[in-house]
This record gives sequence, C-alpha cells and structure tokens, in this order.
Amino acid sequence: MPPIPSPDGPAVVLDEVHKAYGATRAVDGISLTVARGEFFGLLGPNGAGKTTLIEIMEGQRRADSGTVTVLGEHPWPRNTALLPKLGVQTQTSAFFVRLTAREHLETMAALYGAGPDAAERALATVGLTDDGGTRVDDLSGGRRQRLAIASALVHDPELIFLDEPTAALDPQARRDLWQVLRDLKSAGRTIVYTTHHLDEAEALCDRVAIVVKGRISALDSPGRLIAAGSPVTRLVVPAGRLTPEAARAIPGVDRVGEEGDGLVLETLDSGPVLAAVAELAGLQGVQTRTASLEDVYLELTGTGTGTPQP
Ligand SMILES: Nc1ncnc2c1ncn2[C@@H]1O[C@H](COP(=O)(O)OP(=O)(O)OP(=O)(O)O)[C@@H](O)[C@H]1O
Repeated sequence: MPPIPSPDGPAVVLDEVHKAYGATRAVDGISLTVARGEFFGLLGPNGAGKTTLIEIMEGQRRADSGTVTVLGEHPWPRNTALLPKLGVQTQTSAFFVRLTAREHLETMAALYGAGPDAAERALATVGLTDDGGTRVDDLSGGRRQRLAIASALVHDPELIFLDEPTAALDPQARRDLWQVLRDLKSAGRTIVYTTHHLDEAEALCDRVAIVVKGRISALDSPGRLIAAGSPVTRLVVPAGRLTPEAARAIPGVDRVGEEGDGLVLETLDSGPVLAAVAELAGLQGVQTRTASLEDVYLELTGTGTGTPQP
C-alpha cells in the first residue's frame, strides 16, 4: 500500500487508475494531481470516462487498479470519514420536490449534521435566498441547478465535485452560475468540474485535463494549452463575398473551409491576408479568431473544426 499523503497535501492524487466495464476501458491509466484550492476541469467527448473518474474519486465506484487518494485518504472501500468533506452535486431527480428550496436544504443539512444556519448560508451562496420559500417543483431549471450546487455545499465541504452543472441552462443562467463558482473558488474551495462548454472551462478552470478514450491527452492551464497549440488565425468571411478558389489563391492562406454560410480562411500570417481580403471582398462583417481552448480540444479529440479543405 503506498504511503498516504499528509492532510495538507494535494486534494486528489490519482496514480495509474484503470476501470473497465466488460471490454470497455472507461478509464485507461489516468494519473493526475489536483492541488488544494484548485479549480480543475475534466473535458472530453461523451463516453471519454469523465463521470466514471469522478465517481471513483467520490468513492462511488471502485477502480480496477491504480491508487486513488482524496484529501489524504482512500475513498474506497466507502470511506465514511471522508464523506462529510466531499460535496457531490445532487442530481435534480434526487430532490425532495414537495419541500421548499429552504426545507430541502435544511433536510440535507440535518442529514449531514450541519449547523442550524447551514441551509440559509448555502441558499445565499448560490443566490437563492429570495427563492427559499418556493417549492422545489416550481423552481426554474436554472434555479434547480443552483439548488443542486447548494446541496453540494450545505455541509461546508473541502472538495466539491460538479458534473456538468451548467448543462441545460440558458446563456444568462450559465453566466450567473459562473459567478457563483468563481466565488466558491475565491473562498478557497477545491473544485473538480466537468463540462462540455469549452468557453466555460477557459473562463473558470486553473487547469484542465482533456480526456479521450479513458486517457489524458493534455493537462495544463487553458492559457498554456492554447499557447502551445495552433498559432493559426481564422478569418471568417460572410457568404457570397469571396469564392473558395479566390480565397485559396491569397498568399498566406493555408486552408479554406466553410462554416455556416461563410468561408473560413486559416493563416499563420493574418496581416497580409486581412489586407488581401479587404481588397477583394471588403472587411465589413469579417471576423478574426485566434486560437481558443476549443481549437485545442477539437484538435486533440479529432473532431475537427468547420470543414477545412487543403
Ligand atoms: N455502469 C456502466 N456499465 C457499462 N458501461 C458503462 C457504465 N458506465 C459507463 N460506461 C461506459 O464507459 C465509458 C465511459 O463512460 P462515462 O460515463 O464515464 O463517460 P463520460 O466522459 O462521463 O461521458 P458523458 O460526457 O457522456 O457523461 C462509456 O463507453 C460508457 O458507455
């Protein structure tokens, strides 16, 4: 048995973790460390193994092999000493729907043995104080999602696992939730987070691991991943202004693709290409995009962007 790190060591240490379901290698040799206070993102396509990995960290699933250390302890076999230190986002289907939001949280707090003001504090943290008296059934999707996060926080855990908390939220609700998550980080919580929204990961996460087929393809801060990725600039020219042939003929254009109705010109030398586009098609409505985490992600997961043609 490897030595257990001290309680003020990293929040999570995974070493060569494997988990298969029959012939499916859901987690295929993952090693990573999450520091205390870190906002750590797990990204990857559907079926990449993110939920399985989170469940292993939470102690809900047993790894086939490898070592899992969470807050200095082994989460499996089910470690009851660890549970109060972990915040696990409740699925909205697990709510006490006939209760009000406040009563739901008071019930959760009582189950955890949290203090009398825990429910009110959790409501305030996620900006739900004014909805405390609303029945869970009557809350909007965005507010239910906040309640799910409040349920994960009510007992003041050290480490919070959030699995796609902003899925199914409208853009405004998503942005509002970002602020809640930023505040949690500022308060020193460690957050392990999965999302399919790359902009979200770029905006929130200190580091992200991009998981593909149960393995880590890349692990670093979004900024460093972007800097190390493609230095390509994309110019998006509205439809009907430039033919693909004319675009390909511009010196410095490496690839031309289509996106919606427009043309996407990829270049390593955007200045002269922009000047040529200005001359041929005018610049009105032309957009310039430098690399984002999404580009790095698409590159690593092999899903490609637009339909570039050489
Ligand atoms: N209980 C299970 N029994 C059998 N196969 C499973 C089980 N849970 C997950 N899998 C399979 O393991 C692989 C990884 O699934 P997992 O849910 O961990 O991926 P994910 O990255 O969280 O995907 P998503 O983004 O869709 O939630 C998939 O091929 C999935 O079908």
